[in-house]
Amino acid sequence: MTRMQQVCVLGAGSWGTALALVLARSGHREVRLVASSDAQAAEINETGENLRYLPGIALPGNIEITADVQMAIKDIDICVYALPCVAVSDFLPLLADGAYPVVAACKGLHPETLQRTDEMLAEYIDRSRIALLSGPSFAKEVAEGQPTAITMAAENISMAEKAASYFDDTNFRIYLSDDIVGVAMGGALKNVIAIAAGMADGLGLGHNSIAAVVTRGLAEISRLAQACGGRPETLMGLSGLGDLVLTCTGSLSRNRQFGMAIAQGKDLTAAIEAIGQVVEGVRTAEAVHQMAGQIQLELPLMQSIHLVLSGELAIAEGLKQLMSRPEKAE
Ligand SMILES: NC(=O)c1ccc[n+]([C@@H]2O[C@H](COP(=O)([O-])OP(=O)(O)OC[C@H]3O[C@@H](n4cnc5c(N)ncnc54)[C@H](O)[C@@H]3O)[C@@H](O)[C@H]2O)c1
Ligand SMILES: O=P(O)(O)OC[C@H](O)CO
Repeated sequence: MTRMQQVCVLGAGSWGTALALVLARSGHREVRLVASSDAQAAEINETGENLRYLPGIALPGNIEITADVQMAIKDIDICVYALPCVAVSDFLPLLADGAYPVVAACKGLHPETLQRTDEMLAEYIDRSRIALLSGPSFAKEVAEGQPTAITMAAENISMAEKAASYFDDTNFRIYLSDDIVGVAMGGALKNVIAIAAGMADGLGLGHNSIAAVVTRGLAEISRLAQACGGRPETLMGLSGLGDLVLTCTGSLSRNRQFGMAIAQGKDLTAAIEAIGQVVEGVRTAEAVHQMAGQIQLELPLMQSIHLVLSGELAIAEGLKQLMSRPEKAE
C-alpha cells in the first residue's frame, strides 16, 4: 500500500486554512493545520469550519486541526508557513533539522532586520529547501475553489516544481520561477501600495487616482526589487503586477481596507483592530522607508505612506506633495 503524504500548514488564519483546503482537495494526503491555541483547534474541530477566518466553508476529514506543532511536523513531506512574517523566528527553528521543503506563503519585509521572506527563512533553513508561494490570491476565493493562478519560486527551479506538485488542485494553477528575490519583493511591496489605493478610495478620489497609484506604485516596486536583485519581468507577472492589481482594486484586501479606514479618520491601532486580521503593509512600509534611506532610492509614494502611518505627515499634505513634485520623464 502506498504511504499517504503528510503535510503541515503552520497557521490556521485565513491563508493557512485556504491552503490546507487546496492541499487536501485531492484526497490522497493528510494535512495537519496548526492552530494558534488549543481553544482555536477545539472550536474548528467542533464546528467543522474556521468560523473566525473562513466562515461557511466546511473542512474535509483529511484536515486535522491541532495546536501541537511538534506533533504536526513529525514525518512530514512538506511544510507550509502561513503566519505573519514577524512570527518566523517563533516557528522556523523547529523545522531546521528536516529535509522536506518549506514553503513560505507570507508576504512582507521584516521591520527591524529589513529581510525579505526568503532571507527570514534562510536564517533557519538551508536555501535548497526554501520555496515562496505568492501571487493574486484572496484566501476566501481560494477556499471557495475559484480559479486562481499563482507563482512558486525557489532558487533552484526543481525545488519550485517539487513544492508546487503538492498543490494539485485543478483550480489552483501554479507557475514556476527561479527569481526568489523578485517574487518576495513583489508580494511584500504590493501591500504598501494597496494601502495607498485604499487611502485614495477613502478620500473619495476617483478611478484616475487609483490608476495612478497602481502604475506609479509598480514603478517603485520594480525600482526597489531590482535594486535588491529581482528581475524586471518577474514584477510584470502574477507575483508583481497581478497581485498589485488584485490588492489595489479588490474589496477583500485587508491592506486596502486599512488604507480606507485611515483616510476616513481612524487611527492606526483602531484601523488594525477593526479589520481583526493581519495587515502586513504597515510593517513593510516601515522597512521600505529604512531601505530607501540606506540605498538612496527615490520611492515617493511608499515613503509618503510610511510618513502618514507614523504620524509625520497628514494625508492631505502627502497627496499635495506627491502631486507637486517636479516634472520628470516617465
Ligand atoms: N489572507 C489572504 O488572502 C492571503 C493571501 C496570500 C498571502 N497572505 C499572507 O499570509 C500571511 C498570513 O496572513 P493571513 O491572511 O492568514 O492572516 P490572518 O489574520 O487571517 O491569520 C493570521 C494567523 O496568524 C496568527 N498570528 C497573528 N499574529 C501572530 C504572531 N505574532 N505570532 C504567531 N501567530 C500570529 C493568528 O492567530 C492567525 O491564526 C500574511 O503574510 C499574508 O500577507 C494572505
Ligand atoms: O488582504 P491582503 O491585503 O493581505 O491581501 C491578500 C493577498 O496577499 C492577495 O493576494
